[in-house]
Amino acid sequence: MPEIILTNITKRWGNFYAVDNLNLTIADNSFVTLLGPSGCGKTTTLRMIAGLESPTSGKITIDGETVFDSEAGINVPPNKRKVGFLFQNYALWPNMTVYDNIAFGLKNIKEEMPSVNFAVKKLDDLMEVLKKAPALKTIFEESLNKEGEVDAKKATLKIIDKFKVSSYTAKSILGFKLYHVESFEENVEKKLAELSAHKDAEIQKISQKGITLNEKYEEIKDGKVILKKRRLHKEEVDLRVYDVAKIVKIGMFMDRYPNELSGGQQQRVAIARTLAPEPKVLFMDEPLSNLDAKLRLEMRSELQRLHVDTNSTFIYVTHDQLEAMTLATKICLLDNGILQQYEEPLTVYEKPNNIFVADFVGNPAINFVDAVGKEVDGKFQIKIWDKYDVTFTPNEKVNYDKWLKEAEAKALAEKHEYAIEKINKDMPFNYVVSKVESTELVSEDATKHKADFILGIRPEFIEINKDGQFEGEIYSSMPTGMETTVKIKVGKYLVTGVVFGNINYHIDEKVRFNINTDSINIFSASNQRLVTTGSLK
Ligand SMILES: Nc1ncnc2c1ncn2[C@@H]1O[C@H](COP(=O)(O)OP(=O)(O)OP(=O)(O)O)[C@@H](O)[C@H]1O
Repeated sequence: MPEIILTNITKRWGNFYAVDNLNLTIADNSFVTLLGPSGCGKTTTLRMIAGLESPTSGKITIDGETVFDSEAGINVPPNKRKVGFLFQNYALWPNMTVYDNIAFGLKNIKEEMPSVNFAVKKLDDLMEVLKKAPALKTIFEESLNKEGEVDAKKATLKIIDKFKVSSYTAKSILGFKLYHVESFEENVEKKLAELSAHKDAEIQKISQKGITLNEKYEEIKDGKVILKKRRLHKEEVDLRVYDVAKIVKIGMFMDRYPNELSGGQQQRVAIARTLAPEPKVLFMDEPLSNLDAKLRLEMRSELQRLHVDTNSTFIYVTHDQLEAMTLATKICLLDNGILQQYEEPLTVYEKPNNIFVADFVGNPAINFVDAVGKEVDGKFQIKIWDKYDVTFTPNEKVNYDKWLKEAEAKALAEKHEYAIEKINKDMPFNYVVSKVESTELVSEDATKHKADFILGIRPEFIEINKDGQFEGEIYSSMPTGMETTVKIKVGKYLVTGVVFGNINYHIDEKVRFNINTDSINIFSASNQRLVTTGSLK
């Protein structure tokens, strides 16, 4: 199964760099989300891997095969990259039933495959079902309608499901009209004998041509499986259609047209259609954005299950950080065409590379607190909120001067010459320190900050406690049922906390609080990068 490697991928339109020197290895079987604000280059990245967009420079390999190389002049078209797509506008064909929508792509596949004897396979499938007569009888009994007759549609689905046969085989079984209860077993025996004779005749026919069959019904001549360039047989298409329909639970809707389905059901059909040709890599560009919140949540968990069930590699574009956090095995966070962090969701959350990442993931957003001071013997002696002198103790001892020099050297090494002068210059991310007087939280130019450091404190670490170290007043309190989001005013600053449970604080109520964690981030104000994590006392 495929690993995808992007090496120095750049996409530029004129002197605008949509994706800037991206290096990324997407492991086989992973679920990678491309995350970032609007216009950061997520879709462009996805389209380049899929082959829908050509990079300006760089190299892409999928499963060891180079599919794009600007220097070697290689550019494999999308239909040869064995990838599937699921886009935001998943337009189903309105004039086709659900079944035909899913089957459509499969019917178009034409490649060299083993020649399979479907006549014998079908006879064997039929006999396999009939040999399990009691189970079949139960299905008939369960499918009786009010008039006491077998509901053909219901029974067909149950037969497909129970015996893993195609709808053609299931319909043939129904066509045998075996279900007169008093003579059921007798009918089955008679039919079995008939089918067995039929099979013998078929085998006889092919053996005259020197052909035998293996256990997959592939035709063998002179000791070799016969290979033919052919389309998929309707039996193969059918089995696959029902297989994927089962995964997304739409087996009951096969005969309906898209306009007879709800939005969520349509979306599931679109997913089934994408999955049907068994793509090694599945690309999804905001596929859930058309759904309501509840369905979105439901489909998210379906997608997660699909990922495990199908063993494919999923690459998923979203600007919804929660979606990215919950689904991904790894998040690729981009800003302004530049990779900010590529790590597991929890690492991105707990150890954000820089303040942009810290701000982008997490809801409510992380609190940024300006801190003035210096590092003394591995600890940071700082003043926060203009009044508290505190000590930030890193989890691992840090020499800040050394760290700064190394960070500078690294930045210098990463800096590269541009082929064409770049218009989208890398602006420092403007972080917001929440303050009371600004009704609108305006961002301040980071370069003007007097702070030496910026602390990043997640709202869940604010612990309201009468013996707390810090003092403030409740600015706002918003209970949501499961948790309460509070804003606490500390001097002119605002701190957001999330408290578990349904607690309603009074506005202007005086409270004390602690920051009880060793997961506080300390960023350097000069380069906005994460120095380390630690605790505050
Ligand atoms: N054909 C084009 N010509 C010029 N610029 C383009 C072209 N296509 C995309 N861009 C620009 O490249 C940047 C990246 O676009 P892209 O679609 O990858 O962003 P995105 O991260 O997917 O955004 P969104 O979340 O809004 O869909 C954007 O600034 C966009 O305007």
